[in-house]
Amino acid sequence: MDGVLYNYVSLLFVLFICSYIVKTITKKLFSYRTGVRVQHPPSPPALPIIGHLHLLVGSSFSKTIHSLATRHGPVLQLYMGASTCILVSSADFAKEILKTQELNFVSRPEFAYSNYSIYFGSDFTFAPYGTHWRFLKKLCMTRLLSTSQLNQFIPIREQEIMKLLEYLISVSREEESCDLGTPLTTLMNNVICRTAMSTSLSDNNTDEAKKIKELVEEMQVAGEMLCVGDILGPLGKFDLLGYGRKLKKAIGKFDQLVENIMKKHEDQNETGEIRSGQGKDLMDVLLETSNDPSAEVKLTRKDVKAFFLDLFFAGTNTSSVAMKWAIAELINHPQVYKKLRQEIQSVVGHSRLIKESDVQNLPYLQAVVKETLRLHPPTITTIRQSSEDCKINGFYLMAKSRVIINLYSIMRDPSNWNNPDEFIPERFMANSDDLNSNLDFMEMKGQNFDYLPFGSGRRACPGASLALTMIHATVGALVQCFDWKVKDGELVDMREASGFGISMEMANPLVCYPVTKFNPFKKVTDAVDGAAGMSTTKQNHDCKNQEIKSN
Ligand code: HEM
Repeated sequence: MDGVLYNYVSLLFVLFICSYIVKTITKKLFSYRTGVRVQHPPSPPALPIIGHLHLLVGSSFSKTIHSLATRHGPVLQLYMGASTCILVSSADFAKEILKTQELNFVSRPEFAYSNYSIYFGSDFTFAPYGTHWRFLKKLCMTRLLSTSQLNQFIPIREQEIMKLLEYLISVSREEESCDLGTPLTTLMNNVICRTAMSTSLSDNNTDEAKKIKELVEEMQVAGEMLCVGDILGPLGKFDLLGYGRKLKKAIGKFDQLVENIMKKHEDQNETGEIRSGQGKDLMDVLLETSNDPSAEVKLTRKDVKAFFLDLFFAGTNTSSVAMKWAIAELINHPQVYKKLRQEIQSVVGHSRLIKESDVQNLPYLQAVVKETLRLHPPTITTIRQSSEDCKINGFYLMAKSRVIINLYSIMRDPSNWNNPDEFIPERFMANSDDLNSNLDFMEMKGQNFDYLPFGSGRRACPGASLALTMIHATVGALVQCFDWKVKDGELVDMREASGFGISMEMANPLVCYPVTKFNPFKKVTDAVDGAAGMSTTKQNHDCKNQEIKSN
């Protein structure tokens, strides 16, 4: 048995070396055949076979690519086993790719992931730039995630934020701590589940949303591992670690679950039964579109389900992670916290909870959110693929080159940002002397290439408005309603998690103690209860000096 295994591993190793050699020779031949000396992007010294893989192993992916960019420059060609990519880390190069040559870079590459997805060919995020993607994008911008559709869901978002506050007030009453990441992920999961298909984690009749959350988490882990497995080139197809099988199984279960929800919607629409909740959800809009004989593209059931999977993948963790980083920074910067609380109180008063419509009058809250997304972009990189041979700023790129745009480094570039590693929301206030003050909302969506938390151009994030609405309202409410303490008076550990996850997670859970300062469930007269009536002994014992000073 051992002998068989040995032969099998040896065969894989030989195949791996062969694919590496073939790749290197092809590249050399190409330069020779074209007869012109082409200038490829520079490349740090590489090791045989593994290329630059050893340089990518570090404390966190963001820090590793940031250090590569700082040491070796804004454009780099990296070899990772059988896979090659171009790492772009400056606003100039990003502009060239995302704007000047946008049409050449408007598609994304295919990963080994797609071999195991029943939704291959139906999904949105990795769809090539073509009729299917264009149709879904238009649908997103005009109906699914449009301002009018989002306005229709204000009550859902308000209810979900109230549920979060209710939970935190009960934690505060018990003088307990909580890992804030968990209720924030539940909040975003509920908002997206209810908006998309009228189901939520706290719906007593169903645990659909809970199952969706678990399945999406499973798929995320398996999907990330399969993307990393691309370094094995053709060997990735052997699914040696079994992540392909895991992914397939989880997608199968997700498909069944969403199919059932879809059938329920169809039955209700047929009988005219009114669902509890507000108006049409995204599933209704998609079913309507798929039944529309005059629609430009005939959406299949598979297309609809694949679209929902993309929403959960792209929308849930990204936003909740951003809220978590914002609160962590605020805990570590009590002066910023105090100033933000004062702004909210002066605009909103002391008798009601902050609303989404207040945000336009809260420039400091907007600055805190912008600064959080700059310093801790939930999506560290975005990936594109060239469709034709091209030159970017003098460097030659072959068709099908994978380009990783290093959003993290671009937003920490010292030539564009003063003290780039520090949390300074004031840089986004009017009259700041920072190089990027006065960034307006449109610029947040990719018109300023120094600041790209949501990417840029046709392929930019279609969920940016929903994400920003939720982050502002939630962070605002958490600051208005609570003081936050951390165990033993320490600062929050701001290290980033290791791994290649879709969202840039914190290395450790954000465990903190909420102390109620404003209770929106109480009558106006006694709503501002501070920590009054609450024994401070336990919190003082555990949290020592880290109290956020409020007025
Ligand atoms: C703070 C939260 C979020 C951040 C930082 C973020 C960031 C991004 C980035 C950087 C991209 C790639 C853009 C590019 O290639 O130029 C992207 C794509 C995408 N995002 Fe978001 N996102 C967030 C929330 C959301 C939400 C709430 C949704 C949906 C409800 C969403 C749906 C998508 C989709 C579907 C894509 C793929 C678009 C395409 O390929 O055409 N995102 N996002």
